[in-house]
Amino acid sequence: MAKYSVVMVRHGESEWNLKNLFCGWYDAELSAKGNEEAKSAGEALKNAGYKFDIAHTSVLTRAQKTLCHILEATGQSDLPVCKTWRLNERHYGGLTGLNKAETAAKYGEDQVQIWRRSFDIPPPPMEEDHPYHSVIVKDPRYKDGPSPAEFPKFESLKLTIERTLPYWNDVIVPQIKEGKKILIAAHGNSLRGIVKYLDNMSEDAIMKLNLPTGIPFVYELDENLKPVVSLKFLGDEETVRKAMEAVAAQGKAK
Ligand SMILES: O=C(O)[C@@H](COP(=O)(O)O)OP(=O)(O)O
Repeated sequence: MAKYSVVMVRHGESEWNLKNLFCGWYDAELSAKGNEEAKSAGEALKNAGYKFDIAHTSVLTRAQKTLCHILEATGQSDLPVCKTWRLNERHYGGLTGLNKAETAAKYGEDQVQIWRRSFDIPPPPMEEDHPYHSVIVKDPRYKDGPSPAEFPKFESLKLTIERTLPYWNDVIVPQIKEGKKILIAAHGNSLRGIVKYLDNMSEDAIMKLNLPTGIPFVYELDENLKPVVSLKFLGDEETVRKAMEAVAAQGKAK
């Protein structure tokens, strides 16, 4: 029997998704299409009758703006919103800013697939001379964390899960157990980490999951927070399938 439900959504298409660039902790804006996707996500939630008590998002603009569009559509612009770097996208290290298709042409599609989807093989580190190093490391949004010692130079999915799950367990789970209706607007890989954990997916199974931009999905959980319903998208099956395939194809050489 489902006792709780949680809604999650990957942000709408960003400018860097549109250009097919590895983005990670770079603070890309939503594209025009991404803004529309976020508004449609809000409409879908409104039409399905969803109302929330608390929302959680990353410290990155693309996730926050997606959340704003959704809350506007559901008539909840004044909802309490918690922002944390722990829901940020995985840090793409030295790949940040590179084109995914060009990287596949240079290093091979198999290598790019390993960098994008392997569980514990991280991308190369972001060194201090990387063009986006200082804009990320010196960004005042990180003044409350992560500390210099824990500030990532790169993250595998495993490392992403290690910093996302404490937030899930220590902040979100107690709110769910209080009966709060939770919405999480985050990123492809921070959400893949939560999905892997909730569904106890193998490292192989999670490799194959590509989350589409701007399509909310629902988890219904029993009293022990075990999924009764997993990854139920608020979108028609064909649209969701095509959107997932398009994300997977971003790592192909042209
Ligand atoms: O960092 C990025 O490039 C994408 C995910 O990329 P892939 O792992 O799908 O290549 O993150 P998001 O757009 O969800 O913030």
